Amino acid sequence: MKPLIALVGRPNVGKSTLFNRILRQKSAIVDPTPGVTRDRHISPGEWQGKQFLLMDTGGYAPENDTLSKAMLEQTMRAIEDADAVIFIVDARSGLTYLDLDIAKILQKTFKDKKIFFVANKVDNPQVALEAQSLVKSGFTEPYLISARDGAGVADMLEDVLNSLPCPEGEEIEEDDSIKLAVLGRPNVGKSSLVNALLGTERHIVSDVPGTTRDAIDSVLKRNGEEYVLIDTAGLRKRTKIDAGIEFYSSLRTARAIERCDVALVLLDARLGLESQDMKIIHMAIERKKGVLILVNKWDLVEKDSKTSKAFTDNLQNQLGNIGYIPVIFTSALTKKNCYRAIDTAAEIALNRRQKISTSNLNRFLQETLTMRHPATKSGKELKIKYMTQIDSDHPVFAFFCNDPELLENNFRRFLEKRLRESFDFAGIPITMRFLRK
Ligand SMILES: Nc1nc2c(ncn2[C@@H]2O[C@H](COP(=O)(O)OP(=O)(O)OP(=O)(O)O)[C@@H](O)[C@H]2O)c(=O)[nH]1
Ligand SMILES: Nc1nc2c(ncn2[C@@H]2O[C@H](COP(=O)(O)OP(=O)(O)OP(=O)(O)O)[C@@H](O)[C@H]2O)c(=O)[nH]1
Repeated sequence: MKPLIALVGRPNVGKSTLFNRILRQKSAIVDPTPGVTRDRHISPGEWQGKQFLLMDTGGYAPENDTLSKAMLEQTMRAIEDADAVIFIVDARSGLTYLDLDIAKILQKTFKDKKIFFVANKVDNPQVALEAQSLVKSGFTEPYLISARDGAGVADMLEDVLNSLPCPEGEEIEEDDSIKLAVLGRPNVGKSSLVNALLGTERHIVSDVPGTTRDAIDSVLKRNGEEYVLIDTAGLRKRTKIDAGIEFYSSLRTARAIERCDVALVLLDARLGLESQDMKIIHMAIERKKGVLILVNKWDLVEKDSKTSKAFTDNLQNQLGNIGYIPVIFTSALTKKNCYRAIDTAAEIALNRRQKISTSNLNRFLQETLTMRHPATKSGKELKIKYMTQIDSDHPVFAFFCNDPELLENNFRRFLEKRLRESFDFAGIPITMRFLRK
């Protein structure tokens, strides 16, 4: 389980800049899928082999120089859920009332949290000198960093990570059972689905030891296979929050996605695909997880023989370039298709781990290149010489070519489409790298 580190501080101290600086490490390795919106709040990061989740809490403007309610709520929640907090102030402007408000919360309410006090924008020795006065805030001496230039960030981060139990390298879960995350908005039927599959006797395996209790795992045995259901339902700590709800559940969703092989994203059949659903789906795709859409409460929809086809077509339209996600119509109430959903998810999980031989891939490549030539760019033509699959828990393909700069998006999409036609990657994001050879 990756620990969660929250960046906390008033607006404009440089949280987002630090967020990006820390995660840049990683984005050099993972290539961004074009057209996919990034989830700003929580992202997985890696530093010297240690893995963690980083959360940015920015974006709320203060009212009258005090913390607005929404911001306070969000900051509190972030701190509550985090395993460590990086509390950032701006060394150039000195401490403000807002900083002191946050400091007070940290000292009073979260005495036992690991808190790292950081003065940002220390771009030169002069500011460093001035920053000494920040010690007055009652915290220990601040780490002096420049998020913009990177100075001091590595040392600070190293201390933070050393204080936390971080999984190293590829995250290895204890067992190799298939992990399915049950995701969706409140009330869509997540616990009903898990109950339908497990009966009333839920076998709760773990409470996710160590950190925040944000999901419950249970084991489903089926056809000799063990599935771990990561259930994100019904664990909201408080009922009367509105500003915080989406944020909080998105944190839980992010954590569950991190740990799963396949994300089961439940939609309410009466509502269709809404922006929050789309956000969950994109989070899973960005993390290169398998995705299966379950249109739940299908029993409540008046239908004829054409309804499900029309519904699927419409969904795939909305999904656009991720229209490769399979759709199953379920009712957690009548149990219709619930086991089929598991079987399809299992198939996705297996296909996600499939290894295609280099000879098969190159046969595929030759065939594909005879079907369509890459467009030429300023007189030069992209030449793809060969391809291979890179060892990973999800499909990553490397294409070796004369000049990766010549690759056009159209051709990239064509290659992906052909890969999907030739091999079984339903519900699975494909990563393609184009390397110079
Ligand atoms: N000189 C200097 N400027 C910095 C540094 N880090 C951030 N900034 C600048 O400070 C401003 C605010 O930075 P952000 O990263 O957006 O701050 P934030 O805390 O995320 O702000 P909110 O999103 O409003 O909460 C930007 O103009 C940054 O370029 C730094 O190390 N040195
Ligand atoms: N008709 C019908 N009702 C359903 C179905 N699935 C769930 N429900 C009902 O929808 C309501 C919410 O179901 P839950 O399983 O609690 O939803 P949840 O997603 O776990 O909700 P949270 O705990 O808020 O995240 C309950 O009243 C269920 O009985 C379904 O397939 N058909």
